[in-house]
Amino acid sequence: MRPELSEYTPIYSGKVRELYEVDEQHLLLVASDRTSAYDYILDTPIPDKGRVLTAMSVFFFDALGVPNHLAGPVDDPRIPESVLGRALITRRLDMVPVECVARGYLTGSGLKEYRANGQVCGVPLPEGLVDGSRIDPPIFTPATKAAVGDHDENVSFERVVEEVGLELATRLRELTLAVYSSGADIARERGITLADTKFEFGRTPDGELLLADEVLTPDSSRYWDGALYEPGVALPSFDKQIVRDWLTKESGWSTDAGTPPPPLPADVVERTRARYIEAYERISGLSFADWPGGAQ
Ligand SMILES: CCOC(=O)Cn1cc(-c2ncnc(N)c2C#N)cn1
Repeated sequence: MRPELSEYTPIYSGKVRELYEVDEQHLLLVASDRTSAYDYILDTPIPDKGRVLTAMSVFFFDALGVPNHLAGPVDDPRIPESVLGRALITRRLDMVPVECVARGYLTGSGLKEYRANGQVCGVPLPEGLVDGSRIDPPIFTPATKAAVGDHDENVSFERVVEEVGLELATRLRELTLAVYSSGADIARERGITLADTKFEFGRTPDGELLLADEVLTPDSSRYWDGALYEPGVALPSFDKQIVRDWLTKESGWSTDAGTPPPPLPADVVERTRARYIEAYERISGLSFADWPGGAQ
């Protein structure tokens, strides 16, 4: 008999995920079906998004072979039925207060910084780069966690050293770049370009550094269709472009409306759900139909 979710104490609620205390040493990390666009949490959930992104995290945790915070399988008996398939039991860690970002392509806030001063987080880049240019080798572009609703602030490596010391900052950079490159190689072989990603790390009571949070999901990374990639072309998001295009080109809403986006039509929801499943099945080579939970 599985416990009820109400038996666990909520300790953190993010835009699309929650964290609960299971016991002194363990947490329950729950991924919802909520999705965001243009910094709004949309009213319309995407069915199975939480389960697909959990499946992606588990695939990458297994494939990368890096010490991590997972403390049980996706069907661990401590996981309530109501969140089965979209929740994981993790070790409770002392989280490192740094958003560890790796970028293999120049876009988003990195592109904005580059256009202003030719570098990203203090890392100088060659002249003449454009939106979508490859950054090879990838760079470590850390950020400090923003308050809920704000954007993270890009910071330099030196700032991370001030925050956590040189040894840990160096280890974070090494691990972030190595894990991103491994994950990006796996995805690239299967036609998905992981342009960038954000990792979080935490330490165990005896000081071991573990990969935590979610890894290499479309919520923590930019997913592009590898077949469409060409530098200088605004690259559509593999998973979010359907929603973005409907909102800005068909719904009558606009990003400067100052009002929340309207509910999504069923076909936009279903096509977005299918994109998440397609990304998972292409990268993992597994069938999402075999993943636990979902409509019983
Ligand atoms: C709702 C998702 O959580 C976050 O976004 C950031 N966050 C992570 C923790 C955390 N804290 C202790 N141990 C862990 N294993 C974790 C993890 N993962 C807290 N906030």
